[in-house]
Amino acid sequence: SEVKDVDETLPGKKKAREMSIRDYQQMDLLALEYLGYAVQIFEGKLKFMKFFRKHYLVEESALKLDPYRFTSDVIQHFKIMKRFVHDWDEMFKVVKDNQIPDLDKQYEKKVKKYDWPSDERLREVVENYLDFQKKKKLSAKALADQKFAGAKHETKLRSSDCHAIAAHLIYDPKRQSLALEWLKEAYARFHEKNETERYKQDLLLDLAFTLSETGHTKEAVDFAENFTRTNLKNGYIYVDMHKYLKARLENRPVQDLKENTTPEDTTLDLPLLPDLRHWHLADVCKGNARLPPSYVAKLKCRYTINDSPLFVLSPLREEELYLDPKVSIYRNFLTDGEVDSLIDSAYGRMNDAKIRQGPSESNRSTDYRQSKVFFLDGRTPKFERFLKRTDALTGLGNETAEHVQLSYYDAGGWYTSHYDAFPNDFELRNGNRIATVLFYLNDVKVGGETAFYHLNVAAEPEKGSALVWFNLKRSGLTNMLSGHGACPVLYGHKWIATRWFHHRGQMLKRPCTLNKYE
Ligand SMILES: O=C(O)CCC(=O)C(=O)O
Ligand SMILES: [Fe+2]
Repeated sequence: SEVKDVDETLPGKKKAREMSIRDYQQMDLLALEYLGYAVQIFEGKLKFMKFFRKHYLVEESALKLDPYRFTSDVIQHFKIMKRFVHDWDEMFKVVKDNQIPDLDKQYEKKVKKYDWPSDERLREVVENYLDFQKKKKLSAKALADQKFAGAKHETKLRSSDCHAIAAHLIYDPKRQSLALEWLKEAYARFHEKNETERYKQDLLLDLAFTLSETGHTKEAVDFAENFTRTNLKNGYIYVDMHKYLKARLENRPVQDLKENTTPEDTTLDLPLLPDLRHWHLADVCKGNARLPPSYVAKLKCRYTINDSPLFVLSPLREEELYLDPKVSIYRNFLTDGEVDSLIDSAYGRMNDAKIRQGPSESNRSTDYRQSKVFFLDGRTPKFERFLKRTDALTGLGNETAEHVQLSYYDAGGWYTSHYDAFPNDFELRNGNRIATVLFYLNDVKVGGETAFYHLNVAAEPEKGSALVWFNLKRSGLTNMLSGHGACPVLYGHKWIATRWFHHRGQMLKRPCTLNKYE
């Protein structure tokens, strides 16, 4: 349909990524299935190896009791020759061949349609997780042990899980003590028998480094010393580390360590800088950027009938979030019944959109990812009251308004910084998107705010509320301060409905001006 085509030209409407958490879950299940078969195959091999070893050990120990038998017995002679010509050969093949090509091929075929997540994707999710930790004021231990109110999942974090979180923080000077908290959690789980040796060395290295960076130099040196002594295999790394830490402790320049180390040993990979395009949006989401109290003091909360007979009996409760551009939230605008029927009418159809792709289509090409969207043709009696009230809310004419769009976000879902107004408005028959009405259809447990990154305003989702703002100035030009995005959902899900009003036909409702600054 026309609306959908236009929608795809909207900057930022292209989803930041196309794989959803459900795809990853599917990939995880496939990998687990693969592992299950691999375990069966390797167990078969192991059984053969154990049998082989035991069988010939028994023979050899029998021969030990009777040393002359071997040299005098033609049967023994045959057995050992056969063993060399056939059995050992077979046994070595089994031990050395770790390939499972048939299974690999099957697995690769199934997993082909998915994208393997990047480091950058993990970084993003770790940031969400840490934001969740901060907002819920949880210790790393409580999170790692899944011991907090509302925790649903029984599995605790492994040592390397905690380490992976810390790894994102180690080189960030402002967050090294948080890194240390997570590294200590990783170390507390260090002796569990479910991590590789290689991993453990990385953990110890990071722990010593971070202890030193956070001023626990003495502890760090003890740590490195202790570790150097017990790990000769990869000791050279830790010897260097130890030297480095000692140099720091003694306030010596670290350079003199460089002479006797090879560069490979000491190179520490610096993480990529966060994506600059979204950094301020992220700050608003995290509550690091806020409106000054002097501005908040100017904002009002009022009951209003908005010049509409529809609201005479039940006035609207308007809370101003910003004055110019005007951003307001109206609490309890929708009834529970309206919310339910909006979600109900979208629910099945959103799933349809996914299935309709057909078996030959790659899942990747779908647009219904980060958040799933769907335009609702709401012209049914069921939505009449809802639509009328929505139109009256903005005071704008609805002739050129788009159908209501339903969006759904999983935990981790977000929407990149963008403008609702199109950049190429001359192509739009109905004019640009003058105003947006956004309904929150559920309470999001943590996160999921709509953040205006130029305004330092973040509207929190609350079931039944309507958020209203103008994207255009009176001149019809895009108000560059209307840029916004959806903060990641940190816990829970998020349902919203959006209605966009267009510029054409609003001459009487919102007189225009030739002054492009108005
Ligand atoms: O999900 C939100 O809070 C914002 C959604 C949005 O900006 C949009 O759909 O254009
Ligand atoms: Fe938007």
